Amino acid sequence: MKARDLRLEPVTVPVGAGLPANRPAHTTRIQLPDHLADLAVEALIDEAELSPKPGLVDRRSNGAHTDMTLALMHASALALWPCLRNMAAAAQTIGTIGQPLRASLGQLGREGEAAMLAATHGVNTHRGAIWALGLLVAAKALDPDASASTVAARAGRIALFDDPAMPQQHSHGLQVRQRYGRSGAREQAQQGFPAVIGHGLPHLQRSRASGASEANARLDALLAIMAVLSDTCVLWRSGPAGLAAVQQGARAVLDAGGSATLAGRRHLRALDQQLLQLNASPGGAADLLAACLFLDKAGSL
Ligand SMILES: CC(C)(COP(=O)(O)OP(=O)(O)OC[C@H]1O[C@@H](n2cnc3c(N)ncnc32)[C@H](O[C@H]2O[C@H](COP(=O)(O)OP(=O)(O)OP(=O)(O)O)[C@@H](O)[C@H]2O)[C@@H]1O)[C@@H](O)C(=O)NCCC(=O)NCCS
Ligand SMILES: Nc1ncnc2[nH]cnc12
Repeated sequence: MKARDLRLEPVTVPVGAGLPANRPAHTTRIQLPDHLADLAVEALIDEAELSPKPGLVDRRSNGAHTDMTLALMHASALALWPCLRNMAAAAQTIGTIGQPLRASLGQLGREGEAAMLAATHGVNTHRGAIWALGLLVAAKALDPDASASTVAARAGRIALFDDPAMPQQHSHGLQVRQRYGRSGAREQAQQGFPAVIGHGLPHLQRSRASGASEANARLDALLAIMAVLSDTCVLWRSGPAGLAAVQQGARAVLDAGGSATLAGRRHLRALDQQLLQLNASPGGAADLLAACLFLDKAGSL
């Protein structure tokens, strides 16, 4: 079914996946924006729940964070549902990539950031995720049949437009980009999410195919993203030396066979301890893992 039809017709989404075999699956009619928001929030919760994640909030601990908890990550993810739904709906209504869509996503993104801060009492849990998932749900809503790489490339084209209403920013990302001349969340999106399409998703699929558990496959996807990403959260907290430690440590786990192997697990423990010592948190990579899980879940609808 093409995007044009979906603007008029609700999608029929099977409900019942994961039910016991003796419970008949039935179908219900869910609007596409609702469905995409469901998948995006599910991806955020899956990312938060994945454990153990080096330096990050997970089921074991708050990682390198004093102000975040797993409960806060859940509250933040759930608070973003209306924003993500409205972004997908805006893409359907506007229908094409261009300045009007970018402006609309910018406005909805700022509303989403406000909802996040209200839910977390001012803690920045998901700013990068609002950006990445917002662009991706919009691109997916424009063409629900598109592949993950096409969706990411189209999200990148949306990100290339300027948002005229964007206020002057003094963000951490901007400051470290100026200080160290590295790229950040904006460039990652504008380039079509290379860390996700070229590293996270292929590793997720490769680890699954090699028999790793779903948790290990997701962990390997996170490590593959960490190994290549210029993560401005890490740069802000621990500078280029911290970023080099994150990238080399993640690469060492993968080179040792990945998180499902004993050798990989040893490297992972060492990396976790090193990140805590450096106060380094790969929050940008965590957001991109959520983006990767969203694209994986959305497949072709
Ligand atoms: C264009 C924006 C993305 C703004 O980007 P900019 O880089 O200027 O701003 P930041 O807010 O600093 O960074 C954005 C967040 O993106 C994540 N991130 C970092 N590096 C990358 C990367 N290379 N690729 C992709 N994503 C990346 C990261 O988010 C996560 O970390 C946050 C927590 O960090 P933490 O250090 O713990 O907390 P802080 O409070 O910052 O500091 P301290 O605690 O250390 O004191 C958490 O949010 C994670 O999500 C970066 O933070 C865009 O955001 C923008 O312009 N938005 C405006 C509205 C808009 O257009 N919205 C979207 C429409 S689709
Ligand atoms: N699990 C996590 N821990 C810390 N920061 C994050 N940003 C997004 N997900 C995160």
